[in-house]
Order: sequence, then structure tokens, then C-alpha cells
Amino acid sequence: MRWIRSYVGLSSTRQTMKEDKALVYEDWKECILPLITSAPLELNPKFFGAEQYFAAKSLISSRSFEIDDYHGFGMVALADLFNHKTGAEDVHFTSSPSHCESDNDVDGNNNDEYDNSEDDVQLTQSSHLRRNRSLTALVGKNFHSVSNLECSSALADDPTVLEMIIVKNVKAGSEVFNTYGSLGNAALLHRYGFTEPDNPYDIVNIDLEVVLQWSSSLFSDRHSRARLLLWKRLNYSGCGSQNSEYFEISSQGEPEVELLILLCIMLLPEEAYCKLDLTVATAGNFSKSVSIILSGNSSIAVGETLEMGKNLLLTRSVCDALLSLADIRESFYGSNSIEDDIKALRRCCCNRERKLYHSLMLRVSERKILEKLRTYATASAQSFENARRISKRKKLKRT
Ligand SMILES: C[S@@+](CC[C@H](N)C(=O)[O-])C[C@H]1O[C@@H](n2cnc3c(N)ncnc32)[C@H](O)[C@@H]1O
Repeated sequence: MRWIRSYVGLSSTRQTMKEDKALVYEDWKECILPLITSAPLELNPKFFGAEQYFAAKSLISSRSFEIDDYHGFGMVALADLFNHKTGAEDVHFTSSPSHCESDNDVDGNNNDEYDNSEDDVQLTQSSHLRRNRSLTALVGKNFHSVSNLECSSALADDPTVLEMIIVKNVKAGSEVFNTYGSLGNAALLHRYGFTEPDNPYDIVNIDLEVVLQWSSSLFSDRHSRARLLLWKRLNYSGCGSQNSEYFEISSQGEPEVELLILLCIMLLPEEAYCKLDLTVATAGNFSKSVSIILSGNSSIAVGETLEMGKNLLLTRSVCDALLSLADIRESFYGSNSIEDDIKALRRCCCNRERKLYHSLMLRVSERKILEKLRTYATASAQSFENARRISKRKKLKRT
């Protein structure tokens, strides 16, 4: 754990880990320490120290999951044997039997796409399951799928039943996977201690602090604060809590529209800003669905949908700002280039050097997204310029 923190650098994963560890330590001090010092229990402090508590908590949190609204979070024997695969599970858990029309899928997965054909497999717990510490299918073409078994009405009504359904054919001897949800690599590493290559749900976070750092390199603190306030008064916010707001960049390198709007407001010329400020002040509360659209020549319009304005928001200066944000975020990885990281990842053995492998994978996947963000910003600036040229030409033709 200590190692991951130092290698991932200043990423949000490190910060989250630090905060988690502080909370777990507080828990330990409050709940366990009094037991160690309590005379009648005579607990051996060697087994109940803060590090042992942290290890136990990590183990529990990587194996427990939200069962349903009724049960909340819990540990389910057998269910926790399955390893995760993003978007390609073989086995699915649901808190009520499959034919009893339910949307109680564990992890919020939808079952509609699954074809429970007669080729489905039955899972059996056997000694060889234990060998790999993950679940392997005992496959037979004629085995009946669990979901094809008769489901008694008693079972259907039993809230303590958790159904395990094989949703795909699995080759004999192959590992059977579940999915822990649509999680990016930082979330997978934080919650479960591993990452996946080419994870389609991967994201990079850009903290609001980073945006303010960029803004203060161009404008006064007063300017940045006033523009941020206006953005907030327009009912925009980043992800996360008020104390640590951030913006997500998708695995395709696309920034959230809220970030684009903030950048536009930061970059507005004073006159346009004052005009917008006045508009907001006189209009009172803006509803969530109303968004401002700021066009390239700084005029302001009020539009109804957020997506409608995305292209208009991607002006040359906003795209330049995105490039700067990508550079600031990239600087968090230290002096090693992405090529250095890729080489180190190739040299690294996933089984022998687990921590090194997964932290390198996180760095590489995040940095690849930052590369895509740069490509996105450059291409968007180009299309914005083209659109402007075409519109200018059209206007000239009309006059
Ligand atoms: C619910 S357990 C799964 C069973 C686990 N293999 C075991 O040893 O009991 C979750 C843990 O399994 C490991 N794990 C699950 N899926 C993985 C994957 N795709 N790659 C690497 N490790 C994985 C991680 O250590 C994770 O914290």
C-alpha cells in the first residue's frame, strides 16, 4: 500500500487512499484500541494493531458488495470467489429469482441481454475451484443452467435468496468472471487493488484546483474567483463534494461540458462577463436545464440544452486551455515520460510485481487519456476555425 502511494504520484487515487487510511485509523482508535487496553479481554496487541485492522478492512471491502436495498452491503459466501471482468461477465447475481421479473440485479447490471440457452453451465463448488482462488466452470453441454431450475414460489418470495445465473457459455476449465460494475482503473485500484488494460470505463479526473491553477497563471485571483462564482450561480458544479470538486475526462478524451463552460466563463472578455453577470443577477435563479452558450466572438446566448452548445463552447482559447490543463495534469506523474512508463510496464511481471504492475497500468491508462484529450482539443480547435471561416464566407457572399 505504501508503495502504491509513492509511485502513483499526486493522483487522486493517492489522495483518496490517504483520506481512507486516516478514517480507518480513527475507527481503529475508537473501536479497537479500547478493547486492547481492556483488562478482562487480554487481547494480544500484535494481532489487533492499526496495520492488522487496515488489512482486515481492505479484505472485507474488496469482497463485500451492495446486495440490494433491503440487505445493504454484505459479504456473501461463494459470490466473492469470482474475479472481475469489465463489461463481460459470465455469472450474474440477482437478489430475486430470474423469472420473477425483477430489476434487483446486484451491481446495477441489467439482465435483458443475456441468453440463458440450454448450453448454459451449472456451477459447482469443488476442490479445484480453490486452486486458483477464483471460480472455474465445470462445463457440460447438457448441464442445466441454474436459472432453468424450477424456482419454487417459496424461493421467489424469500428475501434471503441471492440467485447466481450463468449468462454465457463458458469453456470447460476457463475462469468464470463476474463484474464489479462499470469502473475505471483508478476506482478498480482503489477498491480492489488491480487494474485492467484498455478499460472502456477509464477516466481521468481534473481537479477544480487544477483549473484554478491554470486560471491564476493568466488572470488575477480576483478574476478567477469572480468567474468561478458566476459559474456556480449558473448552477454548475463538478463531480465529487464541495471540498474536492473535479471534472472527468472520458476514456475517449472528451471533457465534461461543465468544465468547458467554466473555461468559457474564465476566458470571457470583461465586457461580456459583466453582461452575463447582470443577466444572471436580474434573472434570479437559473434552472438546471438552462445553459449559457458562449460563442467565439464572446457574445452570450441562453440555450435550453447542454449538449446543443458543446461545439460552440470549443473555441480556440478554450481548446488551448484544455491543452494547458492536460499539461498540468501530466506534470503530476513526475519526470518519467509516458514512453518510460510503457517500457516499465512491459518489463513488469503482473503476478510477481502486482503493485508495480497495477500502478504502472493506472499511470499509462491515465496518460493515454490525456493524450486523447490533447488530440480532442486540437481537432476541436480546427473544426471551430473551419466553421468560423465558412460562416464568414457565407456572410461575405450575402453582402
Ligand atoms: C471478490 S475477490 C475475488 C476472488 C479472489 N480472486 C480471491 O482471492 O478470493 C476480489 C479480489 O480479487 C482480485 N481480483 C478480482 N478480479 C481481478 C482481476 N480481473 N485481475 C486481478 N485481480 C483481480 C483482487 O485482489 C480483488 O480485490
